[in-house]
Amino acid sequence: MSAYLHCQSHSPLVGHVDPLPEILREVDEVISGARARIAHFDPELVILFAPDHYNGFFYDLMPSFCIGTAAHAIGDFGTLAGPLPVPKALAEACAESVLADGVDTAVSYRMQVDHGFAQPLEQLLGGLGECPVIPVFINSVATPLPSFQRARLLGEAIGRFARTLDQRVLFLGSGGLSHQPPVPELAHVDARMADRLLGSGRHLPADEREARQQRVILAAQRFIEDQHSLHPLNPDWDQHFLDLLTSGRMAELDGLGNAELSALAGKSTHEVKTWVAAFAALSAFGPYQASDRYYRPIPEWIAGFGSLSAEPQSLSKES
Ligand SMILES: O=C(O)/C=C/c1cccc(O)c1O
Ligand SMILES: [Fe+2]
Repeated sequence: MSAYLHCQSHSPLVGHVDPLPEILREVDEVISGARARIAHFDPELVILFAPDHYNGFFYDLMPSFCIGTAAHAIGDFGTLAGPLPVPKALAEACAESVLADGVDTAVSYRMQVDHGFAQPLEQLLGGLGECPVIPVFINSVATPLPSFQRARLLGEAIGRFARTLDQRVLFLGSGGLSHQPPVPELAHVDARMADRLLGSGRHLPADEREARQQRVILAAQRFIEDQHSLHPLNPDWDQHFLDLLTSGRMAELDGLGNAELSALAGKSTHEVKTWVAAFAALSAFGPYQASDRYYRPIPEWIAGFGSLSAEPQSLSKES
C-alpha cells in the first residue's frame, strides 16, 4: 500500500495557441519531471479526478460527482481518443465504499470524457491505456456546483478506499487554476445551445465540433492581446491556493463559496476541486510532503498553469 500524487492544469489549447518557445520548454521540463517521478513510483492503479466541459456530462442529469466503471475519451482538440482501461470490479468497489462512507457519488457504466481526463493520461503516463485507471468526475462548470468541502470529503473517502488496496496508487488531479474560457452557460444561451447543454451535445456533428473548438482558439488569441477580454487570470489567488495545498490546509477552502471563487478567479477555477479531492485522498495515507511546485500564468492556454506533486511523509523520508 503506497501512494503518490500529481496535480496539473490542463488546457486543450496546448499545440493550438502556444506561448513563446522558452516558456513551452520550461513547461515541457516540468511535465517530463512529473512523468519521470511517476514512472519511478510505477503505479499499479491511477485514480484520476477531472472535470468535463459539456462533452460527457449534461443538464439532462448532472451529478456533482461520478465514478466511472468504464470510460472512453472523445479526442476533442486533438487529444487522445479511445477507451480507458478501467478495472470494473475495483471501480464498483470504490463507488460502494464511497457511498457507504457518506458521499453520494453517481456511477457511470459508460462514461464519456474529454481533454480533462485524456490530457493528463497522455502527458504523465504516455497514453490512455498505460495503467488501470478509475475516472472520477467532479462537476466544475455546470451550476449549481458542489462545494470545496464536498470535494474534500469525496477525496478523503476515496483515499480511505485506496488505503485498503495492496497496490501502488497514483492520485491525479486535472484542471485549474484561475481561468475562465468561453464555456456556455445554460442561463445565457439561445434555445439551440440550451438543447446542446441538455444532452444533444453528447454527439456533436463534425462541423459544430470544429466551430466550437475554433471559438475557444479565437478567444485565446484575443486573450493574449487583451487580458480583460475574458475574466483575468489571478496569480495571487493561484499562489494562495498552492500554499494551502502545500501546507496541508485545504480545509480552509471549505468556507469559500462558489460565487466568491468565480468572482475572484474565474468561472472555470472550480476545476481546482479536482486538486482538493486528490490531496484529500492522499491525506488518508497520513501527513504528506508536497514537492516540485510550479506556477506560471499562461494566457495562450487561458490558464493559471500549476503543477504540484506530493507523497506521504513516511515515503519522502525513505527516498
Ligand atoms: O472549451 C472547452 O472545452 C474547454 C476549454 C479550456 C480552455 C482553457 C483551460 C481549460 O481548462 C479548458 O478546459
Ligand atoms: Fe478545463
